Amino acid sequence: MPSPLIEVRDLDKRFDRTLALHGVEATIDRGEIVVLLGLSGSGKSTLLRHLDGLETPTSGSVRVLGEEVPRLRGRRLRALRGRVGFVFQQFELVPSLTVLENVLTGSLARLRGPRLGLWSYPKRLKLAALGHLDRVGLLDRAYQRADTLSGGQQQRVAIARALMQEPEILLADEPVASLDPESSEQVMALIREIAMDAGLTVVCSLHQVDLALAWGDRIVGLRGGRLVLDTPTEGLGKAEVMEIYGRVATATAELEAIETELADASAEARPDRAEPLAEGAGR
Ligand SMILES: Nc1ncnc2c1ncn2[C@@H]1O[C@H](COP(=O)(O)OP(=O)(O)OP(=O)(O)O)[C@@H](O)[C@H]1O
Repeated sequence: MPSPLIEVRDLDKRFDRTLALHGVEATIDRGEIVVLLGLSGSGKSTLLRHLDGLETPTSGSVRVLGEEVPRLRGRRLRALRGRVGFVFQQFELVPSLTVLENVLTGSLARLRGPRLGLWSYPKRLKLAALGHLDRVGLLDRAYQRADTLSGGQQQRVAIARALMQEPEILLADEPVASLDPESSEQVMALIREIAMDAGLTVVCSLHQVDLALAWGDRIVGLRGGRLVLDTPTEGLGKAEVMEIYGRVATATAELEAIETELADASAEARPDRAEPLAEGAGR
């Protein structure tokens, strides 16, 4: 049996006094479209960032494409990142550059030295970039400045930029959080179409249950840094997700309350070794 593309085992991440992820376990196979569903502060971004080596676990294991990510440094880390595209909520385009140049920056990891201006990229990459722009429906905008596009169009440019890497995995961190409902649907539809065509594996964080059900194969639910739901979307209804999510979340809240009580009791008994737990607290 082929090993999973992504394997997270007993992952904990602590930022000072905040336990952002706790005991997270997830296995994702090639070609799956997984939605990380959770409220603000539930740990979605932190989990995604571990998959690309942007965060280091406090404990636990993160294997992506056969590599133990936290152990990678330098060239090997860059090589892994070259195989993993990342799309962000705020698009992260260079506003003053043309759409085409923004897309071309997706190939920088594979080129030596800095590039300035369209002329500095090889013709084959320019053709590839135009092809990706065509794929996301923006070929006619190639020579326009990025900041003249709408939010939905900018996110499509960001997707085309990620495709320049020819990634095997696409990570998307709340890619539609800044978009209106219609653009959100378009962007999610595009991500799904591209993933299906190219056999891409997608891990996409969202907080809207409707979008998760419509565009994901599977929902992984996070709450307070814990995994509280992991289920295929097929045959699932919104009410059912809310019911499962709510029920597990309530059970988790009870467990957390007991743990906090125990921690407080042990802190009182041994004040010198007390270490309060501030799960889900602000940054
Ligand atoms: N660099 C950091 N330093 C300190 N705390 C952090 C840091 N990054 C995240 N956190 C905390 O970890 C918890 C999880 O944050 P995270 O951004 O992963 O949640 P999220 O589900 O992606 O939220 P959102 O949807 O608002 O982006 C939050 O309590 C957050 O404040």
